[in-house]
Amino acid sequence: ATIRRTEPTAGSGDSARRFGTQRVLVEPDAASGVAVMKFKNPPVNSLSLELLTEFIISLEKLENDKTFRGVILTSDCPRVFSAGLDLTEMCGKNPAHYAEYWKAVQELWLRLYLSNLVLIAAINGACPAGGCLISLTCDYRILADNPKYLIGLNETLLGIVAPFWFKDTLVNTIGHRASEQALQLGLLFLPAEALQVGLVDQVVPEDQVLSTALSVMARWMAIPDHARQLTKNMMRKTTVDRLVKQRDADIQNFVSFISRDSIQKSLQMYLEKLKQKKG
Ligand SMILES: CCCCCC/C=C/CC(=O)SCCNC(=O)CCNC(=O)[C@H](O)C(C)(C)COP(=O)(O)OP(=O)(O)OC[C@H]1O[C@@H](n2cnc3c(N)ncnc32)[C@H](O)[C@@H]1OP(=O)(O)O
Repeated sequence: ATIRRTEPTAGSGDSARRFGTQRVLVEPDAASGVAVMKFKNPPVNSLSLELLTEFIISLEKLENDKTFRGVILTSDCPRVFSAGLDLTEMCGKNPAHYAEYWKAVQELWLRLYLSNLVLIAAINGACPAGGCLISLTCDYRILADNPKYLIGLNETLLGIVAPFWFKDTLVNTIGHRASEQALQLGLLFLPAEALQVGLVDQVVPEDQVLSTALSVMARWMAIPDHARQLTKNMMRKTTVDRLVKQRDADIQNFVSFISRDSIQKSLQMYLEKLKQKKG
């Protein structure tokens, strides 16, 4: 994926010169040091290998540019933040592909969870599974108050299991008992429920998600970077190290699990159900 610069928006000057890739739009505002990163992989921002790769490239570019201290993650697709991992990447492929794909999923989580940037999720659509995981890696989550925008780690509903580092991220956010129940039942929370359980930090009207994210960002960026970054690292490094210490074993575990006939059948049936839903 190549990083492309696009023309600045009208009357905005350099600080709004956008850049990004085909599936990840980046709207930087150098004046405030905040960039808005929008997933653009219609129709549902499924986390394909391409999107994961472009996401990592764009995030790295922002982290390496000291102009930027905060990034807001949001969706360019209507009604969906992200439908999670791309099921077609986990169905009917070969072990080598599954390994490559899972490595990219691990990489994105590792980069996001320990990012020095202030990361705020402006959740402007449905946020199941891998989409929920991305929002959980952020420092703060704002969800649009729309009953259609469910959020949660629903893997068991597909007959699969969230790996331990998905689980750890949820436990670090909503606690052990709430996570145990949510993961086993594959709960998808309504906005009010997600707020109540602590899965999101704020629920606001749909047209205020981005403006709320910008004002919360200002509050987080008022903290001296070094102190905030060391504190974030103190809070999260143990969780990250658990995966770092066993990345290859985790990949092998994923490949053997996802390759099982029974799992492949579950995923195929789930994909069929999604397609019939439209019928
Ligand atoms: C140790 C082992 C570890 C195993 C792995 C564990 C981790 C897994 C994490 C995951 O993320 S698994 C993916 C789980 N995702 C979901 O369950 C969400 C499924 N999608 C939906 O619920 C809905 O699509 C939506 C997000 C609520 C949006 O609904 P909407 O009605 O707006 O769109 P649809 O008509 O349902 O979908 C449009 C189109 O997109 C296809 N699609 C939807 N989700 C995915 C996906 N995750 N991957 C690939 N494709 C997806 C859907 O099939 C439709 O396709 P069509 O060709 O246009 O019919």
